[in-house]
Amino acid sequence: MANGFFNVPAPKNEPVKGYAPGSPERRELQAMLKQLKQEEKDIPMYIGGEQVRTGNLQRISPPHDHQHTLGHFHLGSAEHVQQAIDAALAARTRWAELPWQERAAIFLKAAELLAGPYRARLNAATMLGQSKNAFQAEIDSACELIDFFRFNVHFMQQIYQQQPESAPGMWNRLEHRPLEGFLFALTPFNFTSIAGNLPTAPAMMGNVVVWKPANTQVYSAQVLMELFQEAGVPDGVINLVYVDGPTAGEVIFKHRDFAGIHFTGSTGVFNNVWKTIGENVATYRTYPRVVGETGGKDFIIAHSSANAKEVSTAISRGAFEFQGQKCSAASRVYIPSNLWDDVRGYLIEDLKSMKMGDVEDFSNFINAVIDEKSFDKLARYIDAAKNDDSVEILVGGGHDKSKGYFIEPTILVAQDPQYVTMCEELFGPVLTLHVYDSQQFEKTLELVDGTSPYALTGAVFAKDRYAVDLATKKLTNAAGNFYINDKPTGAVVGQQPFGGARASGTNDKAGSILNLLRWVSPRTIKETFVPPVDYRYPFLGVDNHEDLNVTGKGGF
Ligand SMILES: NC(=O)c1ccc[n+]([C@@H]2O[C@H](COP(=O)([O-])OP(=O)(O)OC[C@H]3O[C@@H](n4cnc5c(N)ncnc54)[C@H](O)[C@@H]3O)[C@@H](O)[C@H]2O)c1
Ligand SMILES: N[C@@H](CCC=O)C(=O)O
Repeated sequence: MANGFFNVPAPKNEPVKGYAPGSPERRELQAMLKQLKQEEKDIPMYIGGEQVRTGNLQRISPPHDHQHTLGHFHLGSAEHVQQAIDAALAARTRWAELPWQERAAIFLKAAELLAGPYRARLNAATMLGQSKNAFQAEIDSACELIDFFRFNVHFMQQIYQQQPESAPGMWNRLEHRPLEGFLFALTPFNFTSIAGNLPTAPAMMGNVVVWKPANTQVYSAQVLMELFQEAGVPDGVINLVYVDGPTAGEVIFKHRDFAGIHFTGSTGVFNNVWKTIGENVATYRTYPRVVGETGGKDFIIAHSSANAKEVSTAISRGAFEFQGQKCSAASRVYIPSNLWDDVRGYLIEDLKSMKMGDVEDFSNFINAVIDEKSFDKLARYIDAAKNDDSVEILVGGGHDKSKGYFIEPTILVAQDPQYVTMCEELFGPVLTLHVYDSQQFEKTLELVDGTSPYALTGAVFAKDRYAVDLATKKLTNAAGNFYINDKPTGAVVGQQPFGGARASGTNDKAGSILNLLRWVSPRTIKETFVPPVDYRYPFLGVDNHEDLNVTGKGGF
């Protein structure tokens, strides 16, 4: 029996630990890195709570040291996707009927486990498996995911609390049902927190999920799965499979009970997913919810009144943290001619001081890019720029994959503001910069708005408030997350709800109430206490209203 209106604890953002030399968190993380490097993990899929091994082993190695083996995962097939759907559907009724406060408790517990005993493990797995430095792992896999759990539980309560008005004689209620079927969480390599949030946000709202991570994130995905299990997510509610994308899509998007997808990844993949869902729409029991946060070509534009040092620091951090592999990373920059000499000098100084290498050396700011495919793509763009007279390589340009997939942080200066790397998402530590005539700020804003199909993040730097206002208006649709005098990365759950429009996605703002609303299907319940017993309106000519016996107030 659970009679009461419960309030979940007020959410607060998890403080970011510093990992200073000699600090306890640094010692714990270093010990964990050492331990994980000595182990060779055997990583199963998780279907209906069972560990599933196929023997089709795929090697996992750190991107910064590709000869080292961290472990192997068991690759599945279409049959495992089908089993995962079956397990999800078998778990559905019991999970959907569990009182919401029990679901909330599970994810609040997950937050506490991650803030405590799981923190070093998940951070270390993210550092080794995805080549993130300690600070980047901390803000992603620990803090952001803890925030997702705590804030989403709070938003869940707000959703359930929203109730309609009731006129006299009746009671109107809104019930937020889970979707009818199963959800598919298709997650990217670059943020462990996103991999954790995409299956748990719908699960929290009472849905059951089949989760397929990127192969390059499986190492930390397994730690997430263990965390979910320890927090009390029941068997079958979240099922983790490792299959290639098209194999998963072939089974999932043809299934009658497919009720929605929670996707983050590239625009190309999402476009395909959307098209396939459209082709199969008549198959489904209910119109599926399609939520996808996708690519970006994020900008920084400085006005002639901006502070050159603030601009260059935002570029150094906004473009190169985690090797530029954030969907939010600045990758095209517009500098006014009057600031160029200063910005240029500061950028060269910053980039030359960035140390690159292994994640175990905490003084390295830059680590490796995720895999050989990404390395080769980035190297191709850099080499093409080297051979193009209209482009100057201001700094960087080196690449080496002998030990790990290392690309030097690189700045290209393009005369042509439509040069290919000003328009396409490269997803690596390569920034392209264009110097514009400082008198042409407004015209350059139009260029910023029209150059790329994406609209994820962007920043303006200016001291002049008229310039800030003009940029904010002119760039209304150019970014879902717009920053004034700040870098365009590092959105915090509960503070800057995250997501973009145009080719950057459906803008359902991860870590906000808007996202959770996508995972429920409301049912309105109207109850009339004393129903009417005569169909006639008063004006139908009956003289004595008493005769009508119009006591019911059931409305129209
Ligand atoms: N907007 C955001 O919030 C956000 C956040 C993080 C990353 N991203 C974007 O994600 C991309 C980087 O991540 P990624 O390289 O893992 O993305 P990706 O699109 O290559 O992969 C995403 C997921 O889709 C799967 N997949 C790939 N091809 C598929 C197919 N044909 N059918 C079905 N599934 C398929 C992958 O295995 C992976 O699980 C970048 O474009 C980045 O901008 C966006
Ligand atoms: N939310 C993160 C980016 C996630 C995409 O990769 C940020 O704001 O930097």
